[in-house]
Amino acid sequence: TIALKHGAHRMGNRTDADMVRWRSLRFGQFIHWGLYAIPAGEWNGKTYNGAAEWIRSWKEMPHKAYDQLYRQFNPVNFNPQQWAAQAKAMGAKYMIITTKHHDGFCLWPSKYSKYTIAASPWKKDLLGPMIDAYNKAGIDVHLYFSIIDWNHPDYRASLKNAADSAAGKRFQVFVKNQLAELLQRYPTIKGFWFDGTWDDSWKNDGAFSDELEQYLQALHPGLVMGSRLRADEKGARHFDSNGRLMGDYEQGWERKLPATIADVHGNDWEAVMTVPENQWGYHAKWMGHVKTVNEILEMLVKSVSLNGNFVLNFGPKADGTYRAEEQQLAAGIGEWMKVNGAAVYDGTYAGFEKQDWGYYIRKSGTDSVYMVVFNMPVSGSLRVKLPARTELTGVSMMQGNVALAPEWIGRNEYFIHLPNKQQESPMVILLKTVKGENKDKGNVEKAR
Ligand SMILES: Cc1ccc([C@@H]2N[C@@H](C)[C@@H](O)[C@H]2O)cc1
Repeated sequence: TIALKHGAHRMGNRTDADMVRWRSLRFGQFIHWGLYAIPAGEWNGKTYNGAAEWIRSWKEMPHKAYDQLYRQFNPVNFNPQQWAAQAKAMGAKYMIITTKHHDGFCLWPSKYSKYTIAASPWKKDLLGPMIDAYNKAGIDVHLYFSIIDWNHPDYRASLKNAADSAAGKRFQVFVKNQLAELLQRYPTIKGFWFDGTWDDSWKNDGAFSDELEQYLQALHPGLVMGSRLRADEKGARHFDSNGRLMGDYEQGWERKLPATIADVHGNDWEAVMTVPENQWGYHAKWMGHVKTVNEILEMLVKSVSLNGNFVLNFGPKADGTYRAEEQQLAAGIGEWMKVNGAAVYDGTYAGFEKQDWGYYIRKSGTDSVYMVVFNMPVSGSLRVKLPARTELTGVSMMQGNVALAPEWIGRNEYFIHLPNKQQESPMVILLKTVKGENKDKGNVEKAR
C-alpha cells in the first residue's frame, strides 16, 4: 500500500450508534429546492434539456438574469408541516435538503453571504421550519451542501496562479464558516451530503478536505458524511489511492444502483434517484420516462437487499408546492410501505443465493428473512436455496400473515407454492430460519 496522510482513516464500516441508526433507516427523501425552480427549465420561451438546477450554465440563460432571480423568490405556499406529512406518509425515515446548490443561493440567512433567502421577498429562513417539521414527524434531516459556488467571487475551479491560490484560501475559509454556521443553527441535523467536489481546486487539496471532515466531526460528533467530500493527497476521490473508502458510506450511486453484492465491496452505501431520467430541481416539462411506484419500490428493495440506503428525489415548485406526479408517487409508495415497511426498515443483505423472482432482505441481526417478489414465475412456485447451516422453520405471507407449507425438493432447496399467482404490487413472504444442519429431509415438516 501507498503511505497516505489524507487517505481513509478507518478500515471497515462505522459501528457507532449514529451510523447504526443511519443504516437502519434505509429509505430517504431528497429535496432539491432553490432559485432554479423559478425558470423551471425554461427561459425566453425556450426549453432547457439539461437538469433544471443547471439552467444557469445554459448558453441561453444570461448569468446576470439568473443571478437576479432571488428578487422573485417568494414561496407563499411553502408549508413545511405538509412537506413532512407527505414524507412520513411515503415512509421516508430521513430527508436531505439542498441548503445551497451550485448556484450559491442559500436557503438560510447566512451571515457569510449576501446571496441568501434574507435578500428575497420571502426574507425568512426556510431551513429551520423544515428541519423542525421533519424532526417532529420523526424524520432525520441531512444537509446537502455544494462546494462549487458559482456566485462566490473567490470560487475557482482550478488554481492557476498566486491570485487564484489566495482566492482559493479565502473560499476555503468561507466554506468552513458556512458549515460551522449550519451546525450551530441546526444542531439536530444528522449529516452533510456534499456535492460539487470534482473541480481540481478541491481535488488537489486533499489535506483541506480531510481536515474539514475532522473539524466537522469534532464540532458535531457522530455526523454522517459520505465519500464525496474528500480527496486524498494524490487527488483520488471516494476511494483513496489504496482503494479504501473515504467517508462513512459510498456516495457515488447517483441515478444508478449496484448490480450485485460484489459491487459494494462490503461498504455502507446510498443511492440517490430522480423520478424522471435526470431532473433534480423543478422542471416544468418532464421529458422521457417517469418512474412508477413499482419501479421505485424495486429500486428501494434492491438497494436494501444489497445493504444500502435508497433516497428518492423531489423538486418542489418555486411557490413551495409539489407537482401532482410527485404527490401521487409519494402516496403510492406509502401505501405499500404501510403494509410491508417491516421488510425494508433495518433490512440487510440476507446471504441467500439470488433467485429470479426478486430479492431477499434479512432483518438486521435476526434469523428473519423477507422474500420480496417482483417477478412471479408462471408456475407460481418460488424456488428457495438455503445457505449452509440454515434450517427453515416457518414460511408466511406478510399480507394476512397466512402460513405456507413449502415443498422440500432435495438438499437445501424448497419450492414455495403460492395459492395465488396474481400480483399488482411486490409480494412479501417471511421466512423464519434457525442456524443448524439442514442435513436431512425438509426441516419444516418436522417443525410443523
Ligand atoms: C455532472 C453532474 C454534476 C452535478 C450533479 C448534481 N448532483 C445531484 C445530486 C444534483 O444535485 C445534480 O445537480 C449531477 C450531475
